[in-house]
Amino acid sequence: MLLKFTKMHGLGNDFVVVDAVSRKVFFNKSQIERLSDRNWGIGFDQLLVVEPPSNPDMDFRYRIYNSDGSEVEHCGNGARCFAKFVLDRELTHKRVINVETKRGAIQLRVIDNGLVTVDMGAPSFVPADLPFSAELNDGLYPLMVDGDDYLITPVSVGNPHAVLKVDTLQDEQVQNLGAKIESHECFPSKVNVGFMQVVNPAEINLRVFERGVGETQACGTGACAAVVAGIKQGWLAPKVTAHLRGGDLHIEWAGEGEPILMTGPAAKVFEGQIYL
Ligand SMILES: N[C@@H](CCC[C@H](N)C(=O)O)C(=O)O
Repeated sequence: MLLKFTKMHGLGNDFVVVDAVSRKVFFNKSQIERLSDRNWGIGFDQLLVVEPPSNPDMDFRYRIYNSDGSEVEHCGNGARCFAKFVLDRELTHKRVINVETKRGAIQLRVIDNGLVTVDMGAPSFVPADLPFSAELNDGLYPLMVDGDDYLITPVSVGNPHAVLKVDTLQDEQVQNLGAKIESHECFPSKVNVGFMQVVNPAEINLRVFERGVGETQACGTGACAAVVAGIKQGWLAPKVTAHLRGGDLHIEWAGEGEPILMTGPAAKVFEGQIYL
């Protein structure tokens, strides 16, 4: 089958986006792994599949697959690219789009300057929601890796994140410690790992080792998780700019029970077709 796709990115976190509204398309794990390969396939961090909604109150459903073929609940940068995709292809003319995801319903608002604001829903700090094997407490959790204890904040923003506050951001730590925490036995569904350097209460530098992918140029849900973790710990203000390797995201959170709002860009790179 000849598959038509659009290559997109949100701050360098890159996607292949497929229209499964106009024509049904299904992928298996090995097809996704092959397509995501940067030498043997197209290359992407996540595959986004745009489908008709199953609920009449929603405009679309979209499914998200990591490059290792695993299906995930949520993707912040992907949500913004999804909004640009459905508008560019005239699958909708709405500027406020309601979308079903594995995480539940999310709302996307396309603003005049081309940026997209995503209502990401409310975060949870309850370990069982990630899941993370630990007793609930109100603060930081110790996690032992290779005999050393690291303090993490576990956060679910629909998908699971472990946030570590660090003094400096180092390649070796992001890649090696990131990979060990991603597959740590205390996270039975694995976890995305954020390394956050607080610059001041309104700014962070962030690198994310993503579950099922490795380090990416940017992670939208990772930025949301880091900011809400920082607000909960009292390090950050309610509006924060997250500086990622690929650029900046603006995150707002008014506190417990409130939704996180994430604003940032979405870009199309090219269109193509490939045999599945
Ligand atoms: N890049 C994404 C997150 C994609 C999913 C993640 N790797 C997971 O496994 O949960 C983003 O921008 O949020």
